[in-house]
Amino acid sequence: MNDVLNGLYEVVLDRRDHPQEGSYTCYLFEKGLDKILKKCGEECSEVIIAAKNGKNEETEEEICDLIYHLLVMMAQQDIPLARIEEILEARRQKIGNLKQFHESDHNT
Ligand SMILES: N=c1c2ncn([C@@H]3O[C@H](COP(=O)(O)OP(=O)(O)OP(=O)(O)O)[C@@H](O)[C@H]3O)c2ncn1[C@@H]1O[C@H](COP(=O)(O)O)[C@@H](O)[C@H]1O
Repeated sequence: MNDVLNGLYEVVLDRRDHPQEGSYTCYLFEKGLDKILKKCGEECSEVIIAAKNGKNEETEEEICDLIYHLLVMMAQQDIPLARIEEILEARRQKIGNLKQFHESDHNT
C-alpha cells in the first residue's frame, strides 16, 4: 500500500511541477485550492453515502477518489506524504505502548 501511495504521490507532484495537456491533476492545480478542497468535500460525502448504503464496491472506489484528491491537496499545500506516515507511525507506537501499559497494570 505504501508503495502504491508513494508512487501516486510522485505522479501528483510531477503533474504539479510539470503542467501538461489533458491531465486531470494539472487541471485541478490550475483551478487552485478552492476547487481541490471542493473535490475533497464531494468525494468525502460520496464515501459516506456509499458506506451508508452498504455498497462495498462503490465505497472502495469512492475511497480511492478521496485519497487521490487528498494527495492533490497535500501536494498543493507542500505536505510530504512521509510526514503523514511519520505521524501515523508515532500514534501507532504511542497507542500500542499505552495498551501494553494498561494490560501490565491489570495483570499486577
Ligand atoms: N487516481 C487518480 C484519480 N482518481 C480520480 N480521478 C479523476 O477524478 C475525477 C473525479 O470525477 P468527478 O466526476 O467527481 O469529477 P469530474 O466531473 O470529472 O471533474 P470536475 O469538473 O468535477 O472537477 C475523474 O475525472 C477521475 O478521472 C483521478 N485522476 C487521476 N488519478 C491518478 O493520477 C494519475 C495522473 O492522471 P492525470 O493527471 O489525469 O494524467 C493517473 O494515472 C492516476 O494514477
